[in-house]
Amino acid sequence: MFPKINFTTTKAYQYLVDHYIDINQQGLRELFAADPQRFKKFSILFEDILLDYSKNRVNEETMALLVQLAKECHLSEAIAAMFAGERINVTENRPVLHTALRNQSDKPVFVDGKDVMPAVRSVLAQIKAFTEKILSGEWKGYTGKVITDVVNIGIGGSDLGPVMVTEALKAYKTRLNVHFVSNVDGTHIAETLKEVDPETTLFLIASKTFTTQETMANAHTAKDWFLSKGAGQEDVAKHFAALSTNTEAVTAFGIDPQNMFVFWDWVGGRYSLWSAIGLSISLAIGFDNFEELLEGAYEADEHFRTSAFEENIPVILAVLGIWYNNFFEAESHAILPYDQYLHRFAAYFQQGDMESNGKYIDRNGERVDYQTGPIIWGEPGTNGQHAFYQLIHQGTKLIPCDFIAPANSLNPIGNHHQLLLSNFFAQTEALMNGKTEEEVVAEFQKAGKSNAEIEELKAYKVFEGNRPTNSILLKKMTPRTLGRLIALYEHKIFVQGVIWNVYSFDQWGVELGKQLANKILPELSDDNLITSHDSSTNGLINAYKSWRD
Ligand SMILES: O=P(O)(O)OC[C@H]1O[C@H](O)[C@H](O)[C@@H](O)[C@@H]1O
Repeated sequence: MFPKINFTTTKAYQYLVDHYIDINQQGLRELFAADPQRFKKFSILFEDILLDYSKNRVNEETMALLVQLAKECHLSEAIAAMFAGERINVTENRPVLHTALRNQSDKPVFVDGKDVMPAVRSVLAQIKAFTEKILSGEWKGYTGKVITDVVNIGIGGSDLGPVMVTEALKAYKTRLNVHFVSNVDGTHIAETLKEVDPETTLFLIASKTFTTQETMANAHTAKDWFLSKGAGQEDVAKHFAALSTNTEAVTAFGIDPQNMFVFWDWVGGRYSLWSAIGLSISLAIGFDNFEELLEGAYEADEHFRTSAFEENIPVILAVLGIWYNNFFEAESHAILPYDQYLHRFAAYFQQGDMESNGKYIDRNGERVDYQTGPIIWGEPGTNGQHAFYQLIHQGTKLIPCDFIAPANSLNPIGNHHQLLLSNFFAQTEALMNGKTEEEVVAEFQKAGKSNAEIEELKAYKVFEGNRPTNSILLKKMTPRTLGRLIALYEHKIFVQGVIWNVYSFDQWGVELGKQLANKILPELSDDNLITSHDSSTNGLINAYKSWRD
C-alpha cells in the first residue's frame, strides 16, 4: 500500500505557499504577454484530445512544484497499487479495478491470486450476444413481437453513467428507444410506462447491491404493471434482465439467472458504466460502439499509467484543481461542455467527483485540516452563458472552469458549429483577459457617450479577468473519444484523492439519510401525531399528514 502523506507537510507544499503569494500578484494577461510559448508549454495532446491549460494562473515553477507535490504524495505507487488490484478501498476491503473492465491487453489482472479477465470477457461476450439477439429481433416478447423499448431501472452509478453516455452518443443510436427510470418519485416510472408497450419492452434492473430502495420499488412497480397487462409470471423471463453483483437477490426477485449480467464488488458504482451496468449502452448504440468506448478508456488508462506527470492529462487536471482548491480557496469547479450531446456530463461527474472526494476523514482516520473535494457543477454552453456566466465573469467567487468542445459537429447545419465554437473560444479569452477601465472608457468615447455617463457606468463594465480555465478540444464525439474523456476525468479524481489522502472509493456519507428514511417510513403509515424527532422534523411530518388526501 502506498504511504499516507498529509500533503500540507510536504516540501512542495511549503514552497507552493510562498510561490502562491507571488503568482497571486500576477495577471494572466501579463503572463501571456511575457511568454509567447505559453500555449506550447502548457498544452497536452493525447490522441484526438487537446488539453490547453495555459489559461491557468501558473508558470513553469508552479507546474514543477505541483508535480513535485504529486511525487511527494507517492502518486506513482498509488497508481501502481490501483492497477495491480491492491485493496486500496480499505474501508470496504476491496480492490478498485474498473480499469480491468476495459483492459484490452493480454495481461492478467489478479484479485486474490485469481485472474479476473476471463470473467470480464465472458460477461462482455454475454452482453454482445444478448445485444445482437435483441437488435436482430431474434429475441421476442411474450406475444411474439420484437423488442422496441428498453427501460433501465437504476439510480446513482447504475443510472448516471448509462444516461450520460447514451445521451452523448445519441448520434449512434440503434433502433431501440432506451428510457431511464431512477427517482423513487412515482412520477418517473408512471410517465415512462405511459410511453411503452408491455409486449415490446425489456426492463433492465440495474443495481450493484440489488437492495437499493428506489430501484427495488421501481422494479416491483414495473413487474406489477407488466403482469397487470395480461402477461403471466412465466413471461417475466422474456422482459426482465438484471445487472448486479447479488445473484441471490436477483433470483429472489424472480429474474431468470440466464438473464443476469454479473459484475463484481471491485467495481465502484460510480465507475461501473464499463461493466454489465453498460448493457443499456450496448443496446442503445450497439455492441461494437460499446467496445470502442471501452477501447478509448483503455487508451486513457495507458496514458495515465505510463506518461510522465508533466505530460499526463489526469495528473495535470488534478494538480491544477488542488492549486485552486487549496491555495486560491476556490469552492467549486464548473464543467462546461460546448456540446449538447454532453448535457449530462457535469451531472455524471457530480457523483463521480463529489461522492469520491467529498470527505473530511483522511486515510489515518483523522479529520483533515485542509479542503478536499470541490463542488462540481455545470451546464452546456452556450446555454450557461445566458444564465450563470455573469457570476463567473464578475462575481466575487473564483470558479475554475473546464470548457469542452468537439472540433466537428455530428449535426453540421449551416454555420451553427462555428457560432458555437466562436463562443467556446471567446469565453475563455474573455475570462482570461477581462476588460480594463481604459478599454471601457475608449469604447464609451467611441460610442459618443458624455463624460458624466462614462463616469457613472464604467465600473460596471470593467472585467477583472484573470479567471482560470482549461480548454479541452476533441476532434469529434465518437464512442472512442468519449471513452477516453471519461477515463481521463475518472483518473483526475483518483489523483486528487491520493493527494488529499482520502479514501476515494467508499461513500459512507450517503448512509445516514437512508437509515433515517427507513425509520421515518413506518411513521407515515398512519395519521398519529409524531413527536419522536426534533420540532422541525415533527412539524413537517405532521403538516404533511394533515394535508395529504
Ligand atoms: O447500484 P446500486 O447498488 O443500486 O447503488 C446505487 C447507488 O446508490 C448508493 O446510495 C451509492 O451512493 C451510489 O454510489 C450507488 O451508485
